[in-house]
Amino acid sequence: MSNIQFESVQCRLLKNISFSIEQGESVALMGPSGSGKSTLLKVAAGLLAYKGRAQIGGASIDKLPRHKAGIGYLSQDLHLFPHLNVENNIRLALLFGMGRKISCSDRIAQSLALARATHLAKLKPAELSGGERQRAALARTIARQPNLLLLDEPFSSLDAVNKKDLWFELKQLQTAHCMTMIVVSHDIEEASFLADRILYLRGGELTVEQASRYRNSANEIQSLAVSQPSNYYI
Ligand SMILES: Nc1ncnc2c1ncn2[C@@H]1O[C@H](COP(=O)(O)OP(=O)(O)OP(=O)(O)O)[C@@H](O)[C@H]1O
Repeated sequence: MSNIQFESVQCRLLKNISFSIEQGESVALMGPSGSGKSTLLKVAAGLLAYKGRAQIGGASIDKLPRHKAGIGYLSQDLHLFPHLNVENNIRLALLFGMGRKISCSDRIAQSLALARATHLAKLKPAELSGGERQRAALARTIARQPNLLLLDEPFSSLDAVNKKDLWFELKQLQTAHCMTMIVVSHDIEEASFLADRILYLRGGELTVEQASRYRNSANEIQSLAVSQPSNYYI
């Protein structure tokens, strides 16, 4: 996948939003409640009609179903099927995304491990806590190994310890697979940890852009994660 470009995007309150993201780059969207962060993510996920253009590597994706463009989206609502256990939620997503029967057991196991959710595999969503549901849904999203990962406040229900562990896992996954990522967050520490660049929205407009504190500093991130007590499970 090449760079991703949004040009003059208008949707609901969003006014002429333009920005581009390089392949493998991670961008955080921040801004006050109601500023349009989730709306912008839904536009990127192809869930809302919009004016303007979205392109990957110069080719329009405006009319392309986003799973065919290698885009994975995790909404705040999670959308886990209540009658399926976690493993089968992931299996279903893989079968739908790949459009054919694939051997998905390895992928399921790997994504569950990355999201620290292996022990949840046989449980149904109603049997999980809010944070466990987030981890299950994250596992389902990364199982499809998307090229562009869109995450809307993915760790909001997690306690500080589990949250920091998952930041580290996600950052490792994203850099190892050169995955492009847009993450909505209200937490400057999370945004700085996960993203190379932070875009601020206010009233549907992009107002400020700043380099993340840890941009291009994998070593610093690693030492930060290692120094956190979060690496020890409680
Ligand atoms: N389905 C909808 N139809 C019309 N307007 C909507 C709809 N969903 C959200 N909005 C409005 O769009 C605006 C932006 O909402 P959005 O969810 O993008 O904000 P946000 O920055 O993600 O907020 P938060 O940080 O609280 O999640 C809000 O004023 C909201 O009321």
